[in-house]
Amino acid sequence: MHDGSGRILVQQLHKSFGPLTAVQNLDFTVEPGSVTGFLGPNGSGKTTTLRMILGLLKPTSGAAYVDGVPFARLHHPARTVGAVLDSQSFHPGHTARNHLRCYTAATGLPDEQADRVLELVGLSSAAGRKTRGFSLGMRQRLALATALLGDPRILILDEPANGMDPEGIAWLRGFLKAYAATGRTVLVSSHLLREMEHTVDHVVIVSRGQSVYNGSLEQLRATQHSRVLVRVSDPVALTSMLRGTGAGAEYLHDGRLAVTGVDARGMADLALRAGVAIQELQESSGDLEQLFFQLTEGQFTGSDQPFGPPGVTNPDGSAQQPQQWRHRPTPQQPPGRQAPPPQPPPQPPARPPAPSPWAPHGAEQPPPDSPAATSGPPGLGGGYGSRPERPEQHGGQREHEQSCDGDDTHGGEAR
Ligand SMILES: Nc1ncnc2c1ncn2[C@@H]1O[C@H](COP(=O)(O)OP(=O)(O)OP(=O)(O)O)[C@@H](O)[C@H]1O
Repeated sequence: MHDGSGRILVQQLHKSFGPLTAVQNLDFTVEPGSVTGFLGPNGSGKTTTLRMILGLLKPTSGAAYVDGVPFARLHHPARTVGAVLDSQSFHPGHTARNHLRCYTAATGLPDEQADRVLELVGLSSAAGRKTRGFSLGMRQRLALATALLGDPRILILDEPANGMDPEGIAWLRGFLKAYAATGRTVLVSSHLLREMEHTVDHVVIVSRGQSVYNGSLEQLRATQHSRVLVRVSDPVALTSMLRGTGAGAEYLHDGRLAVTGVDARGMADLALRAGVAIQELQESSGDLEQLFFQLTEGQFTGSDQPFGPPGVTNPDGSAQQPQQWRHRPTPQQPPGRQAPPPQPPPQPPARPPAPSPWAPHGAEQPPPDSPAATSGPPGLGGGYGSRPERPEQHGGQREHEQSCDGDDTHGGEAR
């Protein structure tokens, strides 16, 4: 039963491909009204998760719900979810407009909607150009336009900023924020936190298919601000004093101590009580990207701390594992970073969607989705449909795709 929430709910999702576990015990919720970043390094299971949410891949166990139901049970998937999983595969001989008209025809949307979404993504001037000449950034925009065709309540985008130049990324940031500000749901994946840090409000970070952080970006930042770097006359005396206070300390290679769980003033008090002189004290605002690397460290390297703080050592010069900033892979998330416990799909009373600046002209009473649309949202970029579970097939547009109104089958740019 649709709950009208616009929420995405992932519950204990697990996917194995033979011996390979791509996603395990994943729990998170994507709420409407904000942009949620789904972040993790290459191969961490992001696309696999998105495909399971979109009903393109059957979970080994667990479930995903969109608007209160599994994707396959959505009444109007094309109007509920717009998704981009592959932004690079378009029929090279189709113009942007015609690419979109294939989808409007398939989903029963008015043709004019093609031009409307091209305008939304800033591609109006390229509407009549064949996609073979499109840059990476233009392809990303066209894929997004495809996802927007049904004026969906929920947007799911896999690496939408890939290939975009800084101006394009800035535009995308504003676009996604504005979209979410209308009360819609936006889930966007990326392997770069830096790319997304000014776009997302909430983040789910995955490493090796497991969630290692689920919370607001603000909270994640706050953990960075709680570190005090201090150089003292007697580090051993200070660490003894710190024991039992709840603060954590690690030795840095330059002889300083990095202390968590205490601010600069508290640090000064503790040093005084320990009878040590402070030679240097600095509150570290940290680097969010560095924290991201630490949370997801080691996925593809044999090194013990490929992204960790450089050269953490004991005072005697021996190597030491960082105490506070190290992600320990466990089936669960680190303390304080837990996903909320799995909930059954919430069933609040259905409410009508808020009026939307994105609504297509004259589409206040949209016609029911065509049967073709029920196989999936229109907007998986280059191509979308209920595909059988097959490796390597992440949604490419078939080269022999039919032309929808023929404006791009003859003439125009040479192939
Ligand atoms: N259909 C498949 N058959 C076999 N293995 C697969 C399949 N799809 C994904 N995998 C494997 O599952 C793991 C997770 O892949 P996935 O594409 O979900 O990661 P990702 O986080 O999206 O990575 P990227 O950022 O590189 O796209 C990888 O090891 C990948 O090789």
